[in-house]
Amino acid sequence: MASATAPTTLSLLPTTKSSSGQSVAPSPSRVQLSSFLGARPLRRLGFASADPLLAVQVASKVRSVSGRGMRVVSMAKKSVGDLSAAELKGKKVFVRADLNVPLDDNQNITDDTRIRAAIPTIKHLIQNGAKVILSSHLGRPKGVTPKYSLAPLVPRLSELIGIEVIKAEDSIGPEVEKLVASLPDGGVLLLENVRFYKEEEKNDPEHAKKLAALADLYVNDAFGTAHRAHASTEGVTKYLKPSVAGFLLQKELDYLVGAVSTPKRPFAAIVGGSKVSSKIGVIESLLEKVDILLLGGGMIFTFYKAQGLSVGSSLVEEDKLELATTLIAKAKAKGVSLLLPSDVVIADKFAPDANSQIVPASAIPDGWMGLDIGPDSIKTFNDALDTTKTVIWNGPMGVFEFDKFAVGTEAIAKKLADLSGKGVTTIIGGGDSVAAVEKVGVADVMSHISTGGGASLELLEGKELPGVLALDEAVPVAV
Ligand SMILES: Nc1ncnc2c1ncn2[C@@H]1O[C@H](COP(=O)(O)OP(=O)(O)OP(=O)(O)O)[C@@H](O)[C@H]1O
Ligand SMILES: O=C(O)[C@H](O)COP(=O)(O)O
Repeated sequence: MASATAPTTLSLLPTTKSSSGQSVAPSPSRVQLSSFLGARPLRRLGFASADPLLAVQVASKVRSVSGRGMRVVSMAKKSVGDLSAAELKGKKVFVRADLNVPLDDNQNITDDTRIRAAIPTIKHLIQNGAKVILSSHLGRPKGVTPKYSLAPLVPRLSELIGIEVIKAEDSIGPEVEKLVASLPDGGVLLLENVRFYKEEEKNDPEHAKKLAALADLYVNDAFGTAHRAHASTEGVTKYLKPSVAGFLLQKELDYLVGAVSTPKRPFAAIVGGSKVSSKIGVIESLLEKVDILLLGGGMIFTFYKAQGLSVGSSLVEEDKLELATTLIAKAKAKGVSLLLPSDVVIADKFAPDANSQIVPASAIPDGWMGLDIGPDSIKTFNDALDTTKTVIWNGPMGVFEFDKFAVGTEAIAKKLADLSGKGVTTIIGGGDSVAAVEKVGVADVMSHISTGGGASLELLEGKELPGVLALDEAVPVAV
């Protein structure tokens, strides 16, 4: 790649500085702190604080908040860890997991992350003598479709759990009932793809009743599907009590809600991906919480154009120019330091073998498109990230599927790995950024890698997830 003229710094909005020189933002108000969805005690995550209000359970529904110094009643979701051994021993437990893993043409699992993530809950249940009725969807089948059968998952599941998992050919009906009846304590029965019934996605109550009839209690560990109100994620909770959260679901909420709503500061968000339109909700929500916002990916060209720059043939959403201007103004008003890349890697076509060069963001020639952030931007972003204590990342910095344009995304992944090693909380918010982190081989060192794409986006947008809302509330904790 040929480097062009020296990059200029573009649109770096002022940062509020503390006396130590670090960027800071006003602490969120107590009511704000209490207004997010959530689950577990922050103490467990190292969020212990001298301020008891920061150490409360992040509430799924805070019912009573009226001001400084008062008692806050927290209503976290009940967890599988809250159930006693006696409540589990010999019980039939319907576990909804998200085992929607990618399979190749030969039905081999190409990424088993979601299976591995489901194991702690399953093991906990079998170690406590429960009978596990495990269910999931795979893909988006229209009716019974053999290529979406869960059968290819059985060997890996058995290997990871350490016992032979039995596989049912259906998710309801007499054959399943027979298998459930013969399931020993500590056994695992995997139901067939719940989406083979159209009633699943319709959240049909009669269908939910049939699923519920298989078991004594319900555990939802399917974070990746918690944004769907389906029979096995939401409907079933009306007929099975208790209905509690699994360990994975809890951990996702701990990080994507807990760590994001009461972060160690300075707190930065990195948002990339293709379009600003798909990230508006996330950006607006994060602007309420972060000190620093770094933007990359295809969406930056809409921001550039809104600022009067020429963007060549880069991806631009013409109908979002005004929105981009508004978001920049919002960041400024809130004292959030918004950083747009100062230089970009441009290509003469959208292809892995395109000719490329590095240019300042203000100098993209006609006929060329920006496909990655440039070296100067990487340095600026890295310097900003060096000041942080919590970072959340959603969306790649460029077209990382093409090696030539993966440099910016990989540099961010490496930077976050480095920061993680220094005690910074690093959260990867699902989707393509997770793929990028895995490609670089640094997934294991991050504080949290979300198993949910759509679900993590919705949480970050501040939305409530039906699969979480439907669960039993924990015993209120007064602090
Ligand atoms: N400059 C760019 N021009 C065009 N496309 C880009 C650019 N930068 C990144 N992309 C594309 O954006 C896509 C990812 O965007 P998306 O918004 O889907 O991210 P994500 O939120 O991480 O993923 P998911 O939607 O799976 O959760 C990638 O396929 C990448 O190639
Ligand atoms: O892969 C996912 O994001 C989840 O498994 C949810 O799948 P869905 O988008 O088909 O509901």
